[in-house]
Amino acid sequence: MNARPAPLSAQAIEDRLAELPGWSVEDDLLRRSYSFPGHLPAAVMVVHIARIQQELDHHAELTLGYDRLAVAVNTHSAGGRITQLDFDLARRIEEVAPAHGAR
Ligand SMILES: C[C@H](O)[C@H](O)[C@H]1CNC2=NC(N)=NC(=O)C2=N1
Repeated sequence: MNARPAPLSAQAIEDRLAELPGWSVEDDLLRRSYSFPGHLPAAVMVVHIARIQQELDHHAELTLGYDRLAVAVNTHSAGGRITQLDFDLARRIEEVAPAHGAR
């Protein structure tokens, strides 16, 4: 079990966002929306993210549309604030996104 993560300061969030183009923070959620060349690539990306989430033991809300996928995450155990765990997950998602044709 992970130690309880600390919420990041506004400055720490700004610094990390600067290194994650396409990601933003709204309502205490770290978010990005991807578009895909069709539905199956988007759905396969959901499964790939699910595998990463199980590895990290950290889970985002994933909203699948026809050719879009919205990712939104914060840390429940930090009272729904953004922590380093959210940025770790975002980075891992960014690493695999190009292989799925995500933009
Ligand atoms: C027991 C398990 O480690 C916890 O419930 C994990 C699972 N995934 C999680 N995901 C997110 N986003 N926040 C959490 O606090 C969290 N906690």
